[in-house]
Amino acid sequence: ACSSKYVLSQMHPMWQGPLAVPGGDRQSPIDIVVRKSIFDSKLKPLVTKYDPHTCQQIWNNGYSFLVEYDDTTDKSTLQGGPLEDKFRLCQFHFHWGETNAWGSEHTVDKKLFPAELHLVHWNSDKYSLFEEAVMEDNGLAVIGVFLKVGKRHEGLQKLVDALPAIRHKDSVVEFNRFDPGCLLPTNTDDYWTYHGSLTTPPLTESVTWIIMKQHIEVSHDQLAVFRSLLFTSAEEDMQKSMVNNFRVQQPLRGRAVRSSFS
Ligand SMILES: COc1ccc(N2C[C@H](O)c3cc(S(N)(=O)=O)sc3S2(=O)=O)cc1
Ligand SMILES: [Zn+2]
Repeated sequence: ACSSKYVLSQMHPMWQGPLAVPGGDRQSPIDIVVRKSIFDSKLKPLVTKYDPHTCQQIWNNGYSFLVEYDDTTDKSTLQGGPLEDKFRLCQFHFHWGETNAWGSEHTVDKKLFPAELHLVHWNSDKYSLFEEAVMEDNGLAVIGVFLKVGKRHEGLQKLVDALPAIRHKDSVVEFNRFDPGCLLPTNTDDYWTYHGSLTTPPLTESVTWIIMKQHIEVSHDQLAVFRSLLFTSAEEDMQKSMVNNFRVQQPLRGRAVRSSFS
């Protein structure tokens, strides 16, 4: 699966800083300036095929909570959109704030959202393992979906109900039959796409970002449960609430942001 403890253990609040990767000219996240995005008529609709039975576990990695999928076969895949190849779903996770005023990593014309969902996929046409793909510039594809506070999201509730069992860092529980497709907006044809990086260490510049124009809605109470998670493990005496787990925005460095809609 795609979350080796080695990499995650490198993570700590210090990485929040403007940790620029030496020679990094395609870092993420960024602000999407709508009027500067370029409509590309060659961009196709996204094709997602997610099998809920490939869902394996949910765990707190001390940075976010990850829902991990069995990525040993092409059962849950993403293709189309800006992608030339087929990509395998390995995990999804979220970023959120301590209040509803902020929390997303990407912004649209500087507009902040209270949270952002990332569905992480790796290029299984070109590579045989996630660990290989994550080092290559066409290795990963991450779908970003903005969350807004509003009506309760029925599909999300099953996930919210599992969070108290993984309050502390490194806690894991079995989690089956969850269809991540229920977290996508109804319209997945309208998106922005650009070449960037992981927003957490190792910050590798291997991500084709696909940011949905349409957001999803979750309730205030559902988001409050995200904030009940802890960055710290059960052994540590200082318990720190898991909030504001987003990276500071990075320079565009002349990159084009394309849109699939005009
Ligand atoms: C080198 O080994 C590894 C490299 C990366 C990872 N990952 C965990 C990261 O937290 C992380 C952060 C992602 S984000 N916010 O969508 O840019 S995607 C992602 S990950 O699942 O690829 C695991 C092992
Ligand atoms: Zn993320």
